Amino acid sequence: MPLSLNHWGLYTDFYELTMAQGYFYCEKKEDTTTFNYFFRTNPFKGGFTVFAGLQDFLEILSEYTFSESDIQFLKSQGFRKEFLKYLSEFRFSGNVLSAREGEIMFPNEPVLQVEGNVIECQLIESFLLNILNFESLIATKAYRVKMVAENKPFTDFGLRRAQGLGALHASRAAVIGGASSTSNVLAGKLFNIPVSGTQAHSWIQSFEGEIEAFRAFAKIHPENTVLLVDTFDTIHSGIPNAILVAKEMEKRGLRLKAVRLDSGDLAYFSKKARKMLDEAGLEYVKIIASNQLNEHVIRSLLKDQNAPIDAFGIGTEMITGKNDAALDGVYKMTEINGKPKMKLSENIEKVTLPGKKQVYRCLDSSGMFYRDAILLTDEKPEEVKTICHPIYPERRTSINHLQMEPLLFTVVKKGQVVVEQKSPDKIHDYLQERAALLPDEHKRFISPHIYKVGISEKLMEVRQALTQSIKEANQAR
Ligand SMILES: Nc1ncnc2c1ncn2[C@@H]1O[C@H](COP(=O)(O)OP(=O)(O)OP(=O)(O)O)[C@@H](O)[C@H]1O
Ligand SMILES: O=P(O)(O)OC[C@H]1O[C@H](OP(=O)(O)OP(=O)(O)O)[C@H](O)[C@@H]1O
Ligand SMILES: O=C(O)c1cccnc1
Repeated sequence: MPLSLNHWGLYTDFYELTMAQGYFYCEKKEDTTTFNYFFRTNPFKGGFTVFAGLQDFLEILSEYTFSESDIQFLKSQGFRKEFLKYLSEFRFSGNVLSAREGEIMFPNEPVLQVEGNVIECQLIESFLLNILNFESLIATKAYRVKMVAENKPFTDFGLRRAQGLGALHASRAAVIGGASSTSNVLAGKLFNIPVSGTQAHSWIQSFEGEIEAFRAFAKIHPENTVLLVDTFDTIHSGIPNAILVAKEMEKRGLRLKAVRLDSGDLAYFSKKARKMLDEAGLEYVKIIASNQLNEHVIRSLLKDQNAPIDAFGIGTEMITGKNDAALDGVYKMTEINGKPKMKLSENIEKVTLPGKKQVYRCLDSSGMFYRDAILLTDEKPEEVKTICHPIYPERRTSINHLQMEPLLFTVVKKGQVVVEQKSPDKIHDYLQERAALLPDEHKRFISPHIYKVGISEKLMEVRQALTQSIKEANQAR
């Protein structure tokens, strides 16, 4: 974990603690409850979201305890003695069901379900949202790049532009989404991801001339020489000097690996560079491009402009999830002491789904993702013939005879994590497998087709009955 904290108890919002203290003194601390994590909108106006961050969430959950100094801090904030004693012995002891990390998910379906006593379920809300919303946002962004990069590798260059220490989790999420490596060395060590890098303009500037800078780099890093060719004049100096150094390397039995373009029209310069390198017999030298890249520019470069670029370095736009500052994931109570609970809203789209639930992915006859169905946990999927639109119940769709796979699995049982850790590149492999089953119409960038997520009739009935009883119970008296 990035910060060397052994106790993560204070990594929460103050109101979680004031509510926890309230539950404690209202004799509610033994109440059992269920919460669901879900998001309402796919980021980047896209048609899907990549779920990421589970492993980091589980790691913090395991260390979600309060040190003596945490307790002292809370004492200074006015928390009471018996409650502080409770916190000093606190450890999450509930269950968590979750979609697999790297799964393709859609708005309004439970991605994760937490079951436990009301205090523990409440306290973990803030960091759960913090980790899952952020990593899912960045993994989704990175996967959008992956979809257009045509199997060309791309490296995360984002540390310098990321939102502070968030860079660490963002680099991990970028690799889950498809980045082949990161320039962020600490992220590489912490999360077991490949690190790589080239050189900055300062290296070139620090020498008398560009050729001396190139020669010196090639001498010190002969196995991994990438030369940044745009410091002075790409066509008249950078590429010719790189060719000279490549020829000198050949005489020593070595090979220049690549040149990097970091400014100007990347299609124009990559074509020119390719031609010059090829004419010099250096077909093997690759071209790397960087400079404010994103999925749209990369698609245009490769698809519309046939730019002969072999690899990309991507910083700002990927690591910050530009143009979306956050994924809008929320965490809502759905049951307490076996009774379904929900939140009403003026905005019908924000009315939540009560009860303990399971999400099933329904596959079409060719095994592609077709619909997702949200059922109450005690329903048998093979007995559910139709699902309805969560807001407009009259809109129904048949799921009869479709193959259905559950998406939520137990990842924490009675406080113990029961799933194995996986490296981010293995999680990416799973994402690739799943994304291959998502029809293309949901993957396009412009007006993607909306993937249908429906709820069972029984869940709809529970929700309608509950809506009625909440309205009656809360009428002004
Ligand atoms: N062929 C291209 N097609 C589409 N977008 C491109 C192409 N080439 C470069 N870009 C993008 O255009 C922008 C160019 O940025 P800008 O106008 O600041 O030029 P620059 O080369 O970075 O200038 P500077 O000399 O200050 O570094 C970048 O976001 C880059 O990714
Ligand atoms: O453009 P981004 O997608 O955010 O990628 C990161 C940028 O950071 C570096 O430039 P910077 O000017 O910071 O340093 P330099 O001197 O190495 O070019 C690098 O050359 C990229 O252009
Ligand atoms: O290795 C690189 O070329 C690099 C790393 C970080 C940012 N820009 C470039």
